[in-house]
Amino acid sequence: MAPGLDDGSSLFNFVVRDGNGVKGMVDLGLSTVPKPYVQPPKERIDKRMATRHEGAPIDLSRLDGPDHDEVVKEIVMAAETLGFFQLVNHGVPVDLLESLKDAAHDFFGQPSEKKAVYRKEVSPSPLVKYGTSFVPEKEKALEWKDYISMIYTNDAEALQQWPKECREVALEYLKTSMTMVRRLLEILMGNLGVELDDTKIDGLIGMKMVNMNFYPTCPDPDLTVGVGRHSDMGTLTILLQDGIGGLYVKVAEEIANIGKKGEWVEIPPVPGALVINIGDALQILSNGKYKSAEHRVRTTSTKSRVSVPIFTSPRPSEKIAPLPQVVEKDGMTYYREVIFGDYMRNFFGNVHDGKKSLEFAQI
Ligand SMILES: O=C(O)CCC(=O)C(=O)O
Ligand SMILES: [Fe+2]
Repeated sequence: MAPGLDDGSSLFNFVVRDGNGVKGMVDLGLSTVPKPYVQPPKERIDKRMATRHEGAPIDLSRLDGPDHDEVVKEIVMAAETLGFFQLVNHGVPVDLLESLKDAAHDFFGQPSEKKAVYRKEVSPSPLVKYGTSFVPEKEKALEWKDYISMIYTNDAEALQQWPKECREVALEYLKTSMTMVRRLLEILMGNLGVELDDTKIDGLIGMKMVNMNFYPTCPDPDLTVGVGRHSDMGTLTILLQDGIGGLYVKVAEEIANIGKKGEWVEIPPVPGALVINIGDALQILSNGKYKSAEHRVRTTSTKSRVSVPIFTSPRPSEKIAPLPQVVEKDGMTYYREVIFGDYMRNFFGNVHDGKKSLEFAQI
């Protein structure tokens, strides 16, 4: 361990308070995992216990041909079971995906002082936040991850306030993804008997945020997690992962050809693909028909990994509840109405703990 960081509190100050991040710690030279990062055995990720999701990614361009209905079925089925699927021919240029991964490496490759200006306590913009782990002040064991979050309000503010190392590509990614997001929502909502118009779309994804995650190399991936078990809070998450791998999803109920209840399956990197997952808000709106997926990320000892999620969700002022069309069919409602801002506060105020976040809206 680097001199001066051998007790937990100076390490915490160095990584979290001073904004050096996990990357700053790893750059000092580590041969073992510092104690604050050692996960309890039940949270560690045993690679040998997981299977790989071998199914072919869904080809979104087939929506425009004779296979339209088949593709719709595949998307609905994935949303109802694993809550995760991969898309190719999604309309986001593949060279943009490459530039995004480069931009993530560029941003995190900067000296700590350059990144630390975006720590939430000092950030020059309310839209931008750099941090590490999820809720470090409350976590028993920290997550091996640094991140930058960029909230979208409009193009001009994004181009002014997001960090210059990544603002252009991140904005282009967000904008070129939206046609795909709209089509996915049309399919998923259409299947529930809900026709979408602009107002309804805005209610579902009025808030958008692009994150860049950086997972530095770890001396012992068996002891740590990149991200602990959690579901995403919003409607749909669009995720770009690089070629390293390590993203795992939990099978909630047995799914033929995918896995048994309780098993973890790896979502393998597919060149040019985007990963889509269902968030809590969509599970609530669909009265539980679509499943927000419990997922987590393993660390790696070979090369640092980056991922770039777009989180879409209702706006904080939005009230969300199971849609009347679904409740009528189901004959009952499994979730209460919540103000999404309250849901968010509860989500960000607690450590990652699987799908516990949904209990906030459970009846
Ligand atoms: O890095 C990944 O593959 C997933 C990250 C994730 O789950 C998140 O940022 O919510
Ligand atoms: Fe996630």
